[in-house]
Amino acid sequence: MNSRRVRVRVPASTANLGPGFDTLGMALNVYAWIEMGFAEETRFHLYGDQMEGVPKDKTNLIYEVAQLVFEQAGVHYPELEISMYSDIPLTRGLGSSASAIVGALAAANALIGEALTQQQLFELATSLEQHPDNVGASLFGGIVVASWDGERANAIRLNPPAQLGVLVAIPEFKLSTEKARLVLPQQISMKDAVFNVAHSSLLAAALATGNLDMIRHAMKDRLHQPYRSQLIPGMDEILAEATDHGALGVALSGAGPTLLALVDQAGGTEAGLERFLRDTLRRHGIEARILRLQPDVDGVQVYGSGHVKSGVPFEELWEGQVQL
Ligand SMILES: Nc1ncnc2c1ncn2[C@@H]1O[C@H](COP(=O)(O)OP(=O)(O)OP(=O)(O)O)[C@@H](O)[C@H]1O
Ligand SMILES: N[C@@H](CCO)C(=O)O
Repeated sequence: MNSRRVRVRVPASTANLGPGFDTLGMALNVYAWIEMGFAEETRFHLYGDQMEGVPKDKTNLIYEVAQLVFEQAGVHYPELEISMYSDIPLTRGLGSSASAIVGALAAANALIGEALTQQQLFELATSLEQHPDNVGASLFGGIVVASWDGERANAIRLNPPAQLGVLVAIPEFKLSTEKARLVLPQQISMKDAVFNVAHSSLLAAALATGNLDMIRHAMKDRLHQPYRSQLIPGMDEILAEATDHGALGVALSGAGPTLLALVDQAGGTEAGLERFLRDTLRRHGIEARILRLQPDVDGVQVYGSGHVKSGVPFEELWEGQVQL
């Protein structure tokens, strides 16, 4: 039997950066790791708190996505051994499903000698996730400006401005994308459409040129945040006031419930902003974990195709972790 085995590291992501609904994404330095190899019988090894409730049979997203890659490449490998450890919280708006999809695509493609191109992987990932911003960010890293017309996915990757930092407030409750999409209207006014086109373009230009002062004016949305705020107590207050507490801009991360603030790392505002985010959510009865993050610039990384590259401490990742 073919004993090939690969390992990938894939970043979390934030989608809908402000007005860029289904369009602007950014990779974040929180990661999931997947190891995949051919096997005689399919087996899963899932480690860590974030994998709780994830299936350990052939209905697992990672397995299903790998099979799609093999199908598209015209090869047949129905049995796989898959290990996964993740620090990306599930169903919180930090792109856990996109990272699972991108990690599985990259691992399966590496196992079969990179049969599919990056563009093919991006389109496959987008068709599965149905929007390109999370998957584009996890695949390419950095900031991604992306579009999807149901057939072709396009993306341009931007290097994040060097001083750009990120604070996320991750509420203790889960909110699935499915549920958060149900509160969105079927139609919007021309006025709101123009508002978002203008602000999204402005934000992309501000990020591309490193104009941090423009972010507070650009990071405004009328397509999804006003409708989703009913699902997240304290969100309206945070969106209205975070810039008074040192944020460059603030938004709902993906479909929520995580709230994301952009910061200038040279500005020394993070401690005050962290307090503001925690206290505001607490006043609304929500406990939240606050993380100080940075954009990831690497995107998905593949380690060891054919043989396992030394120096990547995969075993250490799940050593001491409870296997679910
Ligand atoms: N490693 C994984 N293996 C299998 N399924 C996963 C894995 N990671 C995520 N999922 C699936 O994705 C679901 C979460 O997707 P969902 O789109 O609701 O939230 P999210 O991706 O964390 O946030 P957002 O898309 O708003 O950024 C989980 O409930 C689970 O079904
Ligand atoms: N753009 C998506 C991101 C979540 O997957 C949404 O907001 O519904």
